[in-house]
Amino acid sequence: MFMRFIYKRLSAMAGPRPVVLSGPSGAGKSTLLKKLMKEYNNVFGFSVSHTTRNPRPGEENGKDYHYVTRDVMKAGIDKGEFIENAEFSGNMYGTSKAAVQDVQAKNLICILDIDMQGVKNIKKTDLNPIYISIQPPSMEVLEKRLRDRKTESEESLQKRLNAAKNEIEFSKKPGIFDVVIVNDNLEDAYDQLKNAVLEVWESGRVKVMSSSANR
Ligand SMILES: Nc1nc2c(ncn2[C@@H]2O[C@H](COP(=O)(O)OP(=O)(O)O)[C@@H](O)[C@H]2O)c(=O)[nH]1
Ligand SMILES: Nc1ncnc2c1ncn2[C@@H]1O[C@H](COP(=O)(O)OP(=O)(O)O)[C@@H](O)[C@H]1O
Repeated sequence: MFMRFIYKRLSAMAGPRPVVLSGPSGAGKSTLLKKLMKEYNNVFGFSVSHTTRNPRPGEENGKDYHYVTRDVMKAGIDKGEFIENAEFSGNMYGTSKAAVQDVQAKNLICILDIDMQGVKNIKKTDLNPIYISIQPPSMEVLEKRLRDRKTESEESLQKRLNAAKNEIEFSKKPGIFDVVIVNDNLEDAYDQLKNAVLEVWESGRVKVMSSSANR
């Protein structure tokens, strides 16, 4: 327990903490993330997850996800290559150790987009990120956005809406998320996200400066 605490302190001092974004499918995580990565591409890096779902039009293998078969994904999990993995809406998703290491090796702040099972599992690791929840203004708005996105079959849409109810409840539990952002107006939500993550960046920079000043 004590060693774990020390390790967490040391990893926190080594640089800014990673950022976890979570929330219902359709809440706007990818939209917000893409805006952030465009504006701050030299600061943040996206942890590219593995998934067994099919790519959507416009998605790129290795950029949005690593698209793999169930057999390949299971083999990777068995070999201990994943920090966490989960089943969501009939598909497997997971964060590989390499996905996070690739970002950290470039000295970028690693951003993970994961579901609530991922949040629960990451909390058991030493990654020590800040946790940000992106929430829709209402279930009605969420359903409309998911339908208008036109990426899901009716079956997949219903699965996502069902999962969304749990994701919304989960975000209300005390002590899970550091920041909860309701994505009603996109620009307002983006400002809130920027404030939260830039604070992480600033805290990392201040730590580096003060540690060299103490030398
Ligand atoms: N646990 C976990 N969840 C993930 C991972 N990658 C994506 N997800 C989550 O899987 C869910 C479905 O993602 P996706 O199929 O891209 O659909 P979308 O969220 O509707 O765009 C979302 O809640 C994501 O946050 C991962 O590596 N691990
Ligand atoms: N604030 C917003 N107002 C209106 N539409 C939005 C807003 N944020 C996101 N959207 C749209 O809602 C849909 C779902 O957003 P997306 O980023 O794909 O969600 P997620 O990654 O959480 O599944 C997309 O079509 C996106 O363009």
